[in-house]
Amino acid sequence: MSSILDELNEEQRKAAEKIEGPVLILAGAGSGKTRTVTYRIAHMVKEIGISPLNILALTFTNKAAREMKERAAALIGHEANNLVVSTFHSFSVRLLKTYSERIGYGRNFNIYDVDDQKSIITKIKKDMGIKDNDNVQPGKLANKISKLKEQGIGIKELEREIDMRIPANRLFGEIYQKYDEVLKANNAMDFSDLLLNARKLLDDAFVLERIQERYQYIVVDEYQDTNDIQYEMINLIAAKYRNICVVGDEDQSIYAFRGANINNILNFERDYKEAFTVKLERNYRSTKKILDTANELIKNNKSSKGKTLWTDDSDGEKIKIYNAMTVYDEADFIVTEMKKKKRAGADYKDMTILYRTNAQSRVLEEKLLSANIPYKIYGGMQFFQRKEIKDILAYLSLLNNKNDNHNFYRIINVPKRSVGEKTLEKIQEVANEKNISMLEALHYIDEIPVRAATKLALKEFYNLMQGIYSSLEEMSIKEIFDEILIRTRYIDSIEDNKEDRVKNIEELLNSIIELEKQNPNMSLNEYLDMISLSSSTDEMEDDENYVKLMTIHSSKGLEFDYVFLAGMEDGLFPSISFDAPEEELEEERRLCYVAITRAKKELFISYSSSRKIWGKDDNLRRPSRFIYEMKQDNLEYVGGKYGSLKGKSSAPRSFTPKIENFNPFSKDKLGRFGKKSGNSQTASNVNSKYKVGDVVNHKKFGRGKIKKVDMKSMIVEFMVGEKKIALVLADKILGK
Ligand SMILES: Nc1ncnc2c1ncn2[C@@H]1O[C@H](COP(=O)(O)OP(=O)(O)OP(=O)(O)O)[C@@H](O)[C@H]1O
Ligand SMILES: [Mg+2]
Repeated sequence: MSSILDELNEEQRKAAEKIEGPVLILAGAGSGKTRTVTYRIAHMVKEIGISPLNILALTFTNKAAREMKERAAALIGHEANNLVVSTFHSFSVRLLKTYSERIGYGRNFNIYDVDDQKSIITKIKKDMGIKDNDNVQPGKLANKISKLKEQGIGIKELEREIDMRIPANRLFGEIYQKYDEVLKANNAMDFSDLLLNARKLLDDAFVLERIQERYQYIVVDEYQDTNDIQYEMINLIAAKYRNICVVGDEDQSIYAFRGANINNILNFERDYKEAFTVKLERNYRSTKKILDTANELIKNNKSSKGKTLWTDDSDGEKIKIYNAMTVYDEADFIVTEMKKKKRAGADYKDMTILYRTNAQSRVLEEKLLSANIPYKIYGGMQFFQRKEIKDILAYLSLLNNKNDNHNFYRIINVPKRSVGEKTLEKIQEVANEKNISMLEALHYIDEIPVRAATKLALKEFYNLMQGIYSSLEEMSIKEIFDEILIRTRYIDSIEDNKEDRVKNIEELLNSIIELEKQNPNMSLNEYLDMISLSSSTDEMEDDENYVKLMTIHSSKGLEFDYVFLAGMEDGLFPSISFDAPEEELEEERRLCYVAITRAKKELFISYSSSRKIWGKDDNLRRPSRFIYEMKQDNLEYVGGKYGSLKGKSSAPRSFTPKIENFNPFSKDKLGRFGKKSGNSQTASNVNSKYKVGDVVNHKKFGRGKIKKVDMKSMIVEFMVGEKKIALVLADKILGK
């Protein structure tokens, strides 16, 4: 009899079939782990008859969750709607929406993002009279607080962790405490709170029992990246039925910096003595050369347990490596290769550019734009973080939760209502006195001594909010949106970047209309949760034909025919200093392993000899040590203007790294890639005649502006595009 599982290989099938009891699938990239668990779920529902309501599948990104659900739906149809396939954060919200009152939160709690965290901390600092200085930057503090929370270190535990006799620590403790109080008072949670509070719910026997009964079968993908709280959550829920299947690859653990604990997967067999373990060894994704390159690289990690991974696929092309002179040159290379692939019949949607940090996307974006290649960037300044979008969402959040003083602060003077600090203090006083929120305090505006004009504006604001609030149930989100926009005259109030901002607001409206079409009865609360939980890769539509740009971190679990890995330079990738501990280097190497193994057909690696680092030109950048660790036979160094160089001997020196002479760890090379680099100052002094920003006249290209100057050349932007001009020739062909 045919089965859903016929489309799995023997090993995969064994793992998918074993429904009862703990199962561990430990296997390398592209070996079909995610496919196996997806088919397993389909098999459970369709062929065993387990109710989808009893299944919980957890994964790392919204995109991965959605994909898994879609694939399951393709196999089992509408029953997939009853499956809970979600990220840890969405799952936590799901639990909290039902049970938050048991731990002292209202059900309509708002969710704060990093931006909210930062502005709350800024306000706390201001109230405490702390001046801005490096040690107490809001972003750093927010990060530190999140990290502590996710390690289960609350304010009470803090004293055990850090020495409170040190004034800076005491100060931090105080900020941490105030921060927590503000969130609690506002009935709000940050992202760490979501996990932490969901975890806390499970200490409640009443809740735990219900959750255990509901989710009798658990599947966790990317288990190697779970942190301790996530680990505890899973294990508490699984404790009763012990039907838990975890999937992962210790070589792809890339979130240690956010508290992921690789031991969670390594100790699974200790946690569950009866575990059934399956190893998958066949890779279905990549060519032999790509797979071989990845395998060779990861061998350098002492912590890697080593595993066999083979493929039946063809040898494939060599990995192309390009040494660019500048980041513009690097982007040119990528764009040119993409166009070549396109001409040869490939689609842009099958190409991706991966990089270590979001900042790298800007130059790439410029070049893609001018080359007319459709693209989309994931991450970075995300749509929902833009000021105008956050403003409107703040109105919505305040309507959802009257206690949210943070969002009240955000919008009380947006658009301007001439509300100053003094007025706010007075409102705060009334709120404190009557133990109500700031918004509710406006009800007593006549008792508050403020200027007539301000009073009028505040009344208008209060009436607007009250009006909507009283008919919240009847209004659609689009109607609320319209009401806010029209009554506040928000659009009129925008001063800078008006065109862009209005476009963004329009985009927000479009997305609301679209979402309401899909979920006709969506409440405001549900809408806000959805927005808060949507992450960078969320909007990714596979059928749209554009190139995708993203960090390696967000590419986890995904695959593309053509992968361009940009910025492979020491200091950028690995993005650590020369004396960083071995574990950090190993995590970077795992990240590189993830990047390489995203590629199905071809991999392009590029690095630039010069790049701006913290606003300074660094013209002595070295290729990443990871390139040297790859098997050189699999690599092909590509020359300038992108023709391949025949044999290494004919390659110009700069294009062919000399492995013998280069030891990235030797200290005498320090100046070339370590902390002491930055000889760029000399470069621009030597050529002080030409400076960035100067306008020059070229005999052929006409007037142009100098964009960059380095030791040997400069980049000038002309009407026809950018050109590189050697400094030795500059005097001959240019006039100022
Ligand atoms: N038995 C199989 N038959 C055909 N194709 C397969 C099989 N197993 C896996 N594949 C394909 O191989 C590719 C990689 O599979 P999948 O994404 O499940 O791997 P993975 O182990 O989860 O990878 P990663 O470690 O990157 O998350 C997918 O395109 C998948 O459809
Ligand atoms: Mg996977």
